[in-house]
Amino acid sequence: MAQQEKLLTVQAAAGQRIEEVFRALETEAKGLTAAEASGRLAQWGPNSIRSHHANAWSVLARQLKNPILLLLFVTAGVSLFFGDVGNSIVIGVILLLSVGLGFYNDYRAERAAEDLHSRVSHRATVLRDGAACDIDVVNIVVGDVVRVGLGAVVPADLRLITATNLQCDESILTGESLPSEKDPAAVAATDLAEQTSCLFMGTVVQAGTGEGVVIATGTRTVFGDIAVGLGTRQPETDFQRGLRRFSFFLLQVALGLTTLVFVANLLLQRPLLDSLLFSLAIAIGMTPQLLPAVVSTGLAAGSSRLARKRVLVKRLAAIEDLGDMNVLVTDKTGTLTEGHIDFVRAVSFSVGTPGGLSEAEIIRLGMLASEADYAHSGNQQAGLSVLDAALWSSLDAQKLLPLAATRLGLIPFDHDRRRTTVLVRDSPGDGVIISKGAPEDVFTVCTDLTPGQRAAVDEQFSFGARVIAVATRHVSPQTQMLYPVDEAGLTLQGILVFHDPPKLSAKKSLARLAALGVTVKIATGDNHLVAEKVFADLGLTATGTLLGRDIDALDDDALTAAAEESNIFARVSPEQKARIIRLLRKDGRAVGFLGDGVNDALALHAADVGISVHTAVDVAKDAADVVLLDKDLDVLATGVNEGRRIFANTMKYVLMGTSGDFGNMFSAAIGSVVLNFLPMLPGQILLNDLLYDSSQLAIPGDNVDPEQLHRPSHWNIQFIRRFMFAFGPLSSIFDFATFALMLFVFHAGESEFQAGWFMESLATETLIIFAVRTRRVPFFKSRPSAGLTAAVFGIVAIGCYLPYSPLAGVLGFSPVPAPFFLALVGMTVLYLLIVETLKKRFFRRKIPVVQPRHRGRATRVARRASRFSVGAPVKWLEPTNAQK
Ligand SMILES: Nc1ncnc2c1ncn2[C@@H]1O[C@H](COP(=O)(O)OP(=O)(O)OP(=O)(O)O)[C@@H](O)[C@H]1O
Ligand SMILES: [Mg+2]
Repeated sequence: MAQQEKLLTVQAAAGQRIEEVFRALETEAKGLTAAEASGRLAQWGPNSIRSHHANAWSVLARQLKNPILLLLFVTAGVSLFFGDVGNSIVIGVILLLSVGLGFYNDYRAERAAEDLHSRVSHRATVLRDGAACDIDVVNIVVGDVVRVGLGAVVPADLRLITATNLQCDESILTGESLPSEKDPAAVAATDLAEQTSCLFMGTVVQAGTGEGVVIATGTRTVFGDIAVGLGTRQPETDFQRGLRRFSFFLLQVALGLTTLVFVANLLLQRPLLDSLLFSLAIAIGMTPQLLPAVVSTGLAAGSSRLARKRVLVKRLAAIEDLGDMNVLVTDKTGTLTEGHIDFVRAVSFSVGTPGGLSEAEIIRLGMLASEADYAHSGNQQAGLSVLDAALWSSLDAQKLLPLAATRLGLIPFDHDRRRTTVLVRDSPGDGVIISKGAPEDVFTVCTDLTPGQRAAVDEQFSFGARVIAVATRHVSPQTQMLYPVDEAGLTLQGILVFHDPPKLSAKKSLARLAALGVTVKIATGDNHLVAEKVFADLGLTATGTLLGRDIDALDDDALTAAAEESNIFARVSPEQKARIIRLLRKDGRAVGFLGDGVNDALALHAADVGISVHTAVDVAKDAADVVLLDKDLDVLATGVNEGRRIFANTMKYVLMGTSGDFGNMFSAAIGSVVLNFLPMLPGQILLNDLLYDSSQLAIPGDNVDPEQLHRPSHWNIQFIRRFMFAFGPLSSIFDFATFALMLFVFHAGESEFQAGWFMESLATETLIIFAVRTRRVPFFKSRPSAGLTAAVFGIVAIGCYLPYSPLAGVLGFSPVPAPFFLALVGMTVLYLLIVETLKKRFFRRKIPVVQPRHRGRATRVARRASRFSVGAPVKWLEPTNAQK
């Protein structure tokens, strides 16, 4: 996207009065018209900083970026004119096929990522034609008026018009973890952190609400600039980085070796071009071409498998994060409980005393202390919170309708105060303040609480009930307004008891997660006794409870220690949930958070992998990386499983490549020096490599042994290096034995030798997958997938057929006689048996401890940036007045 001139810099906008900003942007407080907005979108382009368009040309360019490959192409071209025409054509054709194979694989993965992205949309509320509507964030234009609330990601750079208690977490831009207070008043400041009258794209609303006018979109925003600076491709995951370093290591070894081979061949006075072709072919054979794409191919296959299991991932890398997860913090309602909340009964603390309230009167007070429309039945009211909806739709409540009362003032529920307070005129000449909410939080505004009342509440909690306290205070009939200071001196009148039974089906899923090595913790806004009861009902042991009111007093170190130990966090506010998650992520733990409420959005952003559900509120779904179509821990366990499966399969690819393939190329190099002919022709080496690569395409679909899924998957380079040094040399020893057998026992000629070794090396390097894919006894104790079995045996069959095929002549093979062939089969079987024995010993040694994960700033920026992504070419203009 062309860097267009900014209409207004953030700094200028921050310092101007809002009217001046409107004038400069040619907009007004009620936003743009739909027509004007689409005009601006066409002119300025979408609000995006990424493109998830799969570009075939760039994928192709990536295949050709390998310098050895290019050198080989050139050498083959030269040899076409000066050397062996047939040979160079064979080389050229096989090289093209290899490139095609790599391209096919890579492009398919990119297409899968594109599909994934185009199914996900992130939305924001803007004013169009004067009305609030939800649009895709990429369609936001300069001059739009945007509304934001708790947990929302700011969708563009904004100059505030109004703000209520607004705070933003700007750590993604400034690194500052404390939220910054926002206010529409103009400020002259050069420093971003001080430009309090502006909100920045990519930051997260930590508290309050606000409305602002868009001053910059896409790459013209502060965040866009940073994100583009960090590169537009997804940053590598730890695993990919590990793979890349490892490939680079192999490449260095290959280059060193090929140079030696080349020099040695020249010293042996072999023809220059032939030696060069041979050395380059060896280098190609040693470097794992499919490696860069193998992770994305695996992830792409995984994402569609997960979609079938009703798990949607928004970014491919999120699957890997799922597999990494070793701590899951979850909310309670709907995950560990059924999520159907029923009103059970009311308890009056004054019943029976003179002038005391009846249970029905407690229910009535509870109904009054809400945002509901008093005249209507509960079933006809949209937007009631679950608890209010349960109360209003209960039979007891229906009898009391309609409520003849007028609400004069309201302090709505929020997750920090955890209560709703109203000022009501109930009968003429009477005024009453009613507070309704979490008992602990209602108690703080009450006087004259008795120990009996507290005990009654705790008793209900310990049954696992949801309890809401109701308190009142009469005020003079003249009182017309309600202020927060009025929430004091109330009298506790009674409690409302609700029931939400534990979800017994969660037991099985919890056991599954435990088997996967995932520790489950609960973070709830509810009381700790309730959480403990649910835990006990589901057969979990509480290892410690941490209460919201104690958390703020703890410093980070103390809280980290407490959070590690406890598995119940009760009465926690949204910020506290997020803080706990952030602290738990230290020490390399990968923390997942599952939640579906507005109060969960901050924690979803803070987690390594935010998980939400299809039915969640928009901000929660928007904040999540993974969306479950059913709120069910079982599908989540499936997701974790899938993430680890992909890792395990990628590992097989690496182990296969480091054992047989590398060893074979090493032997070929040595062979060329000690033999008086080439052990394989360059074209044959490339063909061998192509067949080998093709056999690996089936690995992502392979079965994985359960024990490989028991713990989070981590890249461990030492392990691979050790594996390579154990199995690589073994392969070479066998190759040399095969050489000796063919030369001294069978007195093979050049092309016979080449055909023989071609078959043997292909068989050993591909069949070894059956040994390295499992720690168990292959086939008997661990069955490979049908696809892999077919692919590997198919490739071996093709390899054995080639010397007898019409192509044999072109490829420089001549058929080997039967006894010779049998000896090769024998050698192969013996080799595999020894690998199997060595494997047992290898795996008996303890595998080194996992390395701590590392997710740097680039990863966080990319994750945030992925929501501002378009699939080019840009072809849509939103249907505009999609009124909410
Ligand atoms: N509409 C309401 N009016 C008054 N109090 C409420 C209302 N809704 C919730 N509460 C109180 O606030 C507490 C916290 O609610 P909140 O929705 O934050 O819990 P949560 O963290 O989402 O819980 P869970 O983990 O069960 O999903 C509730 O336990 C209840 O006591
Ligand atoms: Mg909730």
